[in-house]
Amino acid sequence: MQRQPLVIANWKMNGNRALVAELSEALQQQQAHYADVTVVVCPPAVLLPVWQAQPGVVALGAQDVNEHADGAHTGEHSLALVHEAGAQWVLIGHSERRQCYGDSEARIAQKLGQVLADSRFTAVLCVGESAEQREQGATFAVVEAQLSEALAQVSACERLVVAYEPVWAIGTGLTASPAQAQEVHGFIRHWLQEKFGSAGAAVQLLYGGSVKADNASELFAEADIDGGLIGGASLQPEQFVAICTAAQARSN
Ligand SMILES: O=C(CO)COP(=O)(O)O
Repeated sequence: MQRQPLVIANWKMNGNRALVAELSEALQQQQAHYADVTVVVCPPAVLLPVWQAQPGVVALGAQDVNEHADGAHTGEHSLALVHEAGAQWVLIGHSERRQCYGDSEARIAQKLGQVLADSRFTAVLCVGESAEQREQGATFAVVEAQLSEALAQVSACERLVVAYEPVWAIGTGLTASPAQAQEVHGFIRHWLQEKFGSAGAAVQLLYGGSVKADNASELFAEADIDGGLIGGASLQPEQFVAICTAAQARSN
């Protein structure tokens, strides 16, 4: 099954206007090298309109969204607000949201349901185990529980992407080996096919966790790694463009 390569930048709480211009220019100049790759940038929400004003070589995403449509939720952003600011993609359930900002499985399921119910958006569900859970041999059980709770009420997967981000690999410089990552991606693929039938074969699966220009190619060579969710390296235009270029090899 041919799936389009996908690379998503998650700037987290980093970047500024100057970096928008710098990364946007680097991506425009090198676009021929990653012509068949979908590239999405998820900046802090206040920078979405700044990205929106750039020539459109990338799609835009929000790093999170509130589960309510509007109302008294100080500091939060609704789906309608991020859409107005240019976002068509939303990350849901990032491990930093789960660990530090109270995103329970129930809340993640609500957020995901809301995004998938809106045909203007694609949702990127993030899953992954901690170092301790991996040491205990619980990786598959943890990932399976995250998938089944988030997707319990979901019956179609056409606008769903799943990102496997082992918590121990995020921002640590420790990357899952291609074989370790593929093992979990294969598990996720199988789970999606059991739940969604043949449509599960078309869901793009991303690996995230210390992806850099020098390890991207070997990760993206694996059967079920359709691209990457990139943190730190997405703040370095040369690195990020090289990662997008590495993903192009999947369509050659
Ligand atoms: O959390 C991540 C992307 O969402 C990965 O971050 P790093 O690439 O900095 O490890």
